[in-house]
Amino acid sequence: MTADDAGGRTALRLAELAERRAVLAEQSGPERAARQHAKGKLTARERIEALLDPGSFVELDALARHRCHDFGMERQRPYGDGVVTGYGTVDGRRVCVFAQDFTVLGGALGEVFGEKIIKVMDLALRTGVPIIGINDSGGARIQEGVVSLAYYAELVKRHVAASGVIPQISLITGPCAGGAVYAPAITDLVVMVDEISHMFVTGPEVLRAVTGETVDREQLGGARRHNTISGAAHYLAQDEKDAFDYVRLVLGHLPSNNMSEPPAYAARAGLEREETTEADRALDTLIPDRRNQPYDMARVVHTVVDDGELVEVQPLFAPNIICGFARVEGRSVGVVANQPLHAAGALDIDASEKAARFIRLCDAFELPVLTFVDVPGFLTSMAQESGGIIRKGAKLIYAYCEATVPMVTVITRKAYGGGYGVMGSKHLGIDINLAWPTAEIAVMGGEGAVNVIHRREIERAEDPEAERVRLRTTYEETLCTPYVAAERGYVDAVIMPHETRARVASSLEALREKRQERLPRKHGNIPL
Ligand SMILES: CCCC(=O)SCCNC(=O)CCNC(=O)[C@H](O)C(C)(C)COP(=O)(O)OP(=O)(O)OC[C@H]1O[C@@H](n2cnc3c(N)ncnc32)[C@H](O)[C@@H]1OP(=O)(O)O
Repeated sequence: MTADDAGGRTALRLAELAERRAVLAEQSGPERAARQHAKGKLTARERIEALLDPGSFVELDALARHRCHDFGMERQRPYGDGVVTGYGTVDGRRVCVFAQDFTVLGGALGEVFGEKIIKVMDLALRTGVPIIGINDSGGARIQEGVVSLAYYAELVKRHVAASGVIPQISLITGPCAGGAVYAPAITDLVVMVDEISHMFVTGPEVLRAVTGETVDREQLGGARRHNTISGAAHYLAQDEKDAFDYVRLVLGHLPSNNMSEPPAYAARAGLEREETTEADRALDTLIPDRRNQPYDMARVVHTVVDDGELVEVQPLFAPNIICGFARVEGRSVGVVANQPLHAAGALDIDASEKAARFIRLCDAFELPVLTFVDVPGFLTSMAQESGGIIRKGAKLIYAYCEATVPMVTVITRKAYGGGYGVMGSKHLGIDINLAWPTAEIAVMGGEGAVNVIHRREIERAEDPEAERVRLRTTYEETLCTPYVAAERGYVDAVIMPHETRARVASSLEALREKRQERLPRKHGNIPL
């Protein structure tokens, strides 16, 4: 063989790679991309481009192809096998990503497709970076049978192994049906896009055949339903761009893994901690004189956190509790707050589960938990009792008790009964508990209390109504205050509302080096 021969061969080999790359670039074709665009959807590659920093994406396994020879599949072996995987950066921080490509074999998962996702997930886990999965798929690749099913199981096993080690975020940007729904369901956050995302265990046709119920895809498993009713999703994006913006915001609050820290920023320039702003001062008049009059707890949250910015998680689900990421003097925290504007801020099944899962997310990734309390107690109803408020409410208690991150609680108004104990009380292990002078920390409100403890006196009184009012006033003045709890150290300080921002910031600063170890065990047994 001559040197020229060798050179020719090299040139041919380079040309072959260029040709394979050209086939890869063409195979989805403008026609298939147009079909995707017509549905209001981007293609897998467009999605990755839109999500990651420009030019940062490095693709892996672009030339992988399936090995299936059944049902004519040997004549159809597209490069990449219907999923684009690789790594890149978001705001300069490394992430791994996979995007199912509906334009190739319907984005259906077969052996090679599964291998590619597992490989990039393993890379994310080994290198300690978040994994972002973009789901748009017909589900298990029918032609590959049980092998496809096996890879779904392999996938969920990876998601469980990665849970609490690296952030895992799922975007649903098309269909996600059958057992395929459980992979995103295990991840930390699920983002769905209005009118183009669907998740269901069985589709409308199967449902109709089995139960006779007639519903469409949107009603059964649309983005709005999962964001408002089922709680399977954490954010309802208006379009794909909105979904990517949300993912970037959330990632900005999370560390790359459970051993690192989230990005920290300088405290807001031009605002001294001890300075009292107009917004701080407005908190002094926020609590209405009438006990049962609602007010917007979001105003408290926005006043305390940097720039009033809260990235809410599940804003449309269980709105009686607010959960979200924010920063206090440049450092990320998780905020949990009763919202008196909805169901008087009472705890119900959905609110308990929403907050419990969020607190566990914060604890896993070392984000301090900042709780604002105005809770009249657990919601009373037959539906709640038989729906499992005991078991599901217990999740919230468990989450607070289990958490070892810095925790600060502020009671603004009611902290009644079981709600007091559950909502970040001192007794669960919260580090610093603050209360406003308007706090009412008691077993129950005056109206209910006098009916229980003074029923007979009221019945015997000459003027029962006047007696009821007298006894209620005495009860409220004696027990519906923060001072009984303060005397016992159940709250560390009673503060003026306008002092809240400064006290929260100094509390979190004091707790920054908190270290709390638990006794070794395999794992606890949270009431799931
Ligand atoms: C543990 C996991 C278990 C599971 O995943 S069980 C669920 C199995 N999957 C399903 O039952 C869904 C089957 N697919 C569908 O119902 C529909 O394709 C779907 C997802 C609603 C989308 O409908 P359309 O938007 O109208 O698109 P389409 O039907 O024309 O499909 C586009 C191309 O994708 C193909 N495709 C979709 N789902 C597939 C699958 N599971 N296995 C293999 N190929 C699949 C479909 O044949 C079509 O191919 P082509 O473009 O005509 O060559």
